Amino acid sequence: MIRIAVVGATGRMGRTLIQAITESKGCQLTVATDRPDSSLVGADVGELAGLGKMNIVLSASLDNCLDQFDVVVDFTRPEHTLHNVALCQQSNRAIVIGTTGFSDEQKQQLQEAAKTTSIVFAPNMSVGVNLCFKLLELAAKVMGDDVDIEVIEAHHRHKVDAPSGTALRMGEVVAEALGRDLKTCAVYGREGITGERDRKTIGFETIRAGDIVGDHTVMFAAEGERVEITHKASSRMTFAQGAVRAAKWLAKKEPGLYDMQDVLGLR
Ligand SMILES: NC(=O)C1=CN([C@@H]2O[C@H](COP(=O)(O)OP(=O)(O)OC[C@H]3O[C@@H](n4cnc5c(N)ncnc54)[C@H](OP(=O)(O)O)[C@@H]3O)[C@@H](O)[C@H]2O)C=CC1
Ligand SMILES: O=C(O)C1=N[C@H](C(=O)O)C[C@H](O)C1
Repeated sequence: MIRIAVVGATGRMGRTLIQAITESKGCQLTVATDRPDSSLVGADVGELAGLGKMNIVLSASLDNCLDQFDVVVDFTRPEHTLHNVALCQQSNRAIVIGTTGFSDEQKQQLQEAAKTTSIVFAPNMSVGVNLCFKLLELAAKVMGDDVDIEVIEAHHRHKVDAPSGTALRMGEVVAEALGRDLKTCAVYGREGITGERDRKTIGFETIRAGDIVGDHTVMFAAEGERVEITHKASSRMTFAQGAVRAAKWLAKKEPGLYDMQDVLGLR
C-alpha cells in the first residue's frame, strides 16, 4: 500500500486529490498539509474535502511527518514545491509535482534534485493532454514550416501564472519537432502595430475568465486550411487521477526526473 501525502490540501487540486486517493486502490492518504498559519490546521481532512470524517488531521507542514508517507503529491506554488523537494531529498521520499509557473532557474534546481530523488514533474496530468502532446509532434512534423502556429489557452480567474504550464509545454513540443528554440521564437500576446506575422514564430494567447477548468488549442494555419488540436478539461478529477497514477508508478522507480509521458508509457 503506497502512503501518500498531499500538500496544499485545502486548494482546488488539494481537495480533489484527497477524493481521488480515497477512491483509488493500492494507496492511502496518510498526511495532508496546508500553510502553518491556516485556521484549518487540526481540522479533519475528510470533512474539509466534503467526504466525511477520515481521522487524518490537517498538518501545518510536511517537516514533522516525513516518516508517515512514501510519495508526496504537490500542486501548490514553485517556492513551496522546492521546499518540499528538499525535504524529499533529505528523507529519501518521492514527489509528484503538478505545480506550474517555475522559472528556468527553478527548473534547473528540480533537475539537480532528481539526481538523488524520484520526481514526476508534469504541467498536465490528464491522459488526454498527454495524448495531445504526441499528436502535436506529428502535426508539426507533417505541416512543418508552411503553417502559422498559435497556442490558445483559457483558465479560471484565480490562476496566477500565464501562459499555462501546459501551453508552454505544447509550444516546446512543437518547437522541438520543427528544430526551433521556443525561447527565441515565442510571441506572447499582440498589441498595436505588430507588422505582418513571421511564420517562424509560435504565438501564445491567454484567456482568464470565470470557472474554466482548462482549455488548450494549438492551431496550425495554412493558406486554405487549418488543423486545430484541442483539449478541454471539464473536471479537475482528470488531473487528480493522473497524479495518483503517477504516485503509484513513481513509488517503484529509481531517482530521476520523469513526466507523464513516462508514466503513461508514451515516450
Ligand atoms: N499538472 C496538472 O495537471 C495541474 C496543475 N495545476 C497547478 O497546480 C497548482 C495549484 O493549483 P490550484 O489547486 O488551482 O491552486 P490553489 O491556490 O487552489 O491551491 C494551492 C494550495 O497550495 C497552498 N500553498 C501555496 N503556497 C504555499 C506555501 N508557501 N506554503 C504552504 N501552502 C501553500 C495554498 O494555500 P493558500 O490558499 O493559503 O495560499 C493552497 O492550499 C498551480 O500551479 C496550477 O497551475 C493545476 C491543475 C492541474
Ligand atoms: O491552474 C490550473 O487550473 C491548471 N494548470 C495547469 C497548467 O498551468 O497547465 C494545468 C491545467 O490546465 C489546470
